Amino acid sequence: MTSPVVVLIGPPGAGKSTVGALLAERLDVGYRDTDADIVATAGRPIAEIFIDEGEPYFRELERTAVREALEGHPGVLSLGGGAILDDGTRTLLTGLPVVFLDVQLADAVKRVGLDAPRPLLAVNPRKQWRELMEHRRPLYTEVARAVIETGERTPEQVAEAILDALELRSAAGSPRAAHREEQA
Ligand SMILES: Nc1ncnc2c1ncn2[C@@H]1O[C@H](COP(=O)(O)OP(=O)(O)OP(=O)(O)O)[C@@H](O)[C@H]1O
Ligand SMILES: O=C(O)C1=C[C@@H](O)[C@@H](O)[C@H](O)C1
Ligand SMILES: [Mg+2]
Repeated sequence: MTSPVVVLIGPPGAGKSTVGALLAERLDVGYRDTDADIVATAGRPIAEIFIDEGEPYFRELERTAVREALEGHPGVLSLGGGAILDDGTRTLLTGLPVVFLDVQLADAVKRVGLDAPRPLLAVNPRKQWRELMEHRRPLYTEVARAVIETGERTPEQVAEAILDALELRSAAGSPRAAHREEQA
């Protein structure tokens, strides 16, 4: 049983998927996303689960998905934007290499437009995003081993900053070599 080499958290638009895929490539490991796991297991879109069963039920499914991914995925793992709201999920993250990708509202709007079908941002997305982040920022920070501000960085630069913050480089500067040494 090997837990992920990096766990990415952060709000929608922080770059979890983009940076996660880049990092996985740099480290020569797999990439996984618990939102995708939930959709695959439930066989329905997340928005539908939110509407039909409500957020508390979704957070339970998410806790299970996070537990399973932490137990069975040695690569890079991204969590859903609100996963850290659940006490049990936060407990599961204790001691792991969790990285909070931080982003300010203006950049999040530029990146995702905030017009995608996001259940928690359905009405007045800018105001909701701001309020949501006021509530969540302390929780993201609480579980994070490293916080990376993404606003002024390209996805490649964010990936590099993560490798540095988690010391995933060998003396030769190769993240793959450092990761292999750690696994040995
Ligand atoms: N550092 C960055 N600079 C500029 N654009 C970025 C950066 N990171 C991601 N993006 C762009 O922002 C958009 C959203 O990124 P991405 O889907 O990776 O975010 P996410 O955190 O996975 O969001 P979600 O919670 O919706 O899954 C994409 O179009 C991506 O190319
Ligand atoms: O920020 C959130 O609460 C969410 C983010 C997405 O990743 C999904 O997990 C879902 O839409 C909820
Ligand atoms: Mg994503």
